[in-house]
Amino acid sequence: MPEKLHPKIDNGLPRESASFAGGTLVCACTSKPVKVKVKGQIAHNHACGCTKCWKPEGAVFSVVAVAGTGDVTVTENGDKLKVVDPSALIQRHACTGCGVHMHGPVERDHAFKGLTFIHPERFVEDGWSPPGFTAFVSSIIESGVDPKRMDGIRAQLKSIGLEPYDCLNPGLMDYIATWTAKKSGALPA
Ligand SMILES: N[C@@H](CCC(=O)N[C@@H](CSCO)C(=O)NCC(=O)O)C(=O)O
Ligand SMILES: [Zn+2]
Ligand SMILES: [Zn+2]
Repeated sequence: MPEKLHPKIDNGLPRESASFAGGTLVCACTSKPVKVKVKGQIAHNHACGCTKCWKPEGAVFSVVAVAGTGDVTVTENGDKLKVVDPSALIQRHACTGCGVHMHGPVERDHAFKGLTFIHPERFVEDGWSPPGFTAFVSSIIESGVDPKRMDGIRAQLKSIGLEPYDCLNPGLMDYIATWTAKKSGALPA
C-alpha cells in the first residue's frame, strides 16, 4: 500500500500553466474566510516534512512555496490571523478559525529575507508551479512517523520525482551558504 503523503502529490503532480499570473489563497473557514492575493508565479515549491509547516488533515508532508513579500497581500478577514511562533524565522500567520497557515514572511536578516512562504494548494486557481523536491524528510519522524516507514516513503517520493532531502535542496542550501559566506567575509560581497 503506498503511503498517503499529500493530496496534491499522491495522484500525480499538479500541472503548471504558463498563463498563471498569481491568484487568491483562501483558508478553510466556511464563514468569513481569510483571503490572500499573490501576484505572479510562485517559486521553489516543495513538499516539506518539518513539524512547523501547515499540513492538511492526514498528510505526512506539507506543500510550500515562496513569493516575494511585496507580491503578497491579505485582502479579506486578516483580523483572524495570528503568528504561530513569533520567534521563528518564518512568521507563519495562521487562521485562528481553521488553522491554515495563510502567509509566512521572513523579515529577519537572513538569505530568505523578503520572501513569504505560502501553501499553493489554498489557491482557488490552478496553474501554479508544482513541487520539485522534498525537504526535511527525516523531520517527519518528529511528528510520529515510525522510522521503519522511511525507506518506503523516500522510495515513493523518488518515484514521483520529488527527490528527498533531509534539509533543503542543494540549490537553496548553496544559496544560504553563499549569503552567509558573504556576510562573514569568507567570500567577497
Ligand atoms: N526538524 C525541524 C525542522 C524545522 C525547519 O527547520 N523547517 C525549515 C523548513 S520550512 C519550509 O521549507 C525552516 O526553514 N524553518 C524555519 C522556520 O520554521 O521558521 C522540525 O521538523 O521542526
Ligand atoms: Zn480559516
Ligand atoms: Zn517546513
